[in-house]
Amino acid sequence: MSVPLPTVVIGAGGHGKVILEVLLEAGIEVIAVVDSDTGRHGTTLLGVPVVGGDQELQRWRPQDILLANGIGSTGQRHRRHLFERMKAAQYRFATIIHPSAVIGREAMIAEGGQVMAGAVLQPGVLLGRNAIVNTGARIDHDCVIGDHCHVAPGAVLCGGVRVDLDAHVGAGAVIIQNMVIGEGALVAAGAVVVRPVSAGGRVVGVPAKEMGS
Ligand SMILES: CC(=O)SCCNC(=O)CCNC(=O)[C@H](O)C(C)(C)COP(=O)(O)OP(=O)(O)OC[C@H]1O[C@@H](n2cnc3c(N)ncnc32)[C@H](O)[C@@H]1OP(=O)(O)O
Repeated sequence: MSVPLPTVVIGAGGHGKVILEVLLEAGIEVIAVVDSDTGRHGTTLLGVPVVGGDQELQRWRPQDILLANGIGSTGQRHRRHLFERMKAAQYRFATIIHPSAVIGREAMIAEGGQVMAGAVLQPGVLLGRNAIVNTGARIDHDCVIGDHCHVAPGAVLCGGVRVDLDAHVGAGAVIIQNMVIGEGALVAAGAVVVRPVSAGGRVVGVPAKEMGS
């Protein structure tokens, strides 16, 4: 993990809490949490103050802090929109890796990539900007995971899988080697993918089939 600056977490919900846990576990200085829910303002999250909404980020110049995206996703775009809005305002995002994660040689994690506790990225894996590899997910050699994708807890990607922009791989899903999961596609929790999934597709079951088919 390379987080040389004080960090502010955006989002005080479930994903924000897990991201904060990773940062604290890695010994990173987290100075504040912001959240649009006014009911959370003035509270704390794992001991860190929730200081207000996004507008509170104006307290810090973009060059003085890093952001951590605490918005989760299961196919919605809020998380991506937040990332793009803050990048347009010149902020930078921390790349976040839990100390228990295993990162193989020549694996690369782009800005804002998040790798949770117990996850494994084998050699040659590329993880895109603002993408999540969630708790205990296993990504085998040479997989390429696009920007803003979410590989949910416990999913298994065999070697050489490509997951395109904005796609979601559900909790506990298994994707066999060399499959392509198209842009914006959704693989349901527990699905076993043995055929490529087209862009925007939603597949479910064992073996995975298009929902409603
Ligand atoms: C830390 C975290 O929590 S990260 C979050 C990780 N979570 C995930 O990855 C969840 C991914 N989401 C899913 O798997 C969802 O169930 C979805 C997106 C596939 C479907 O959600 P919805 O569109 O709301 O569908 P809905 O719940 O109405 O179900 C529609 C039908 O599909 C079935 N179905 C839904 N999900 C699944 C699934 N994962 N496997 C098998 N069948 C399913 C339902 O039983 C239902 O069947 P029925 O019509 O015969 O009653």
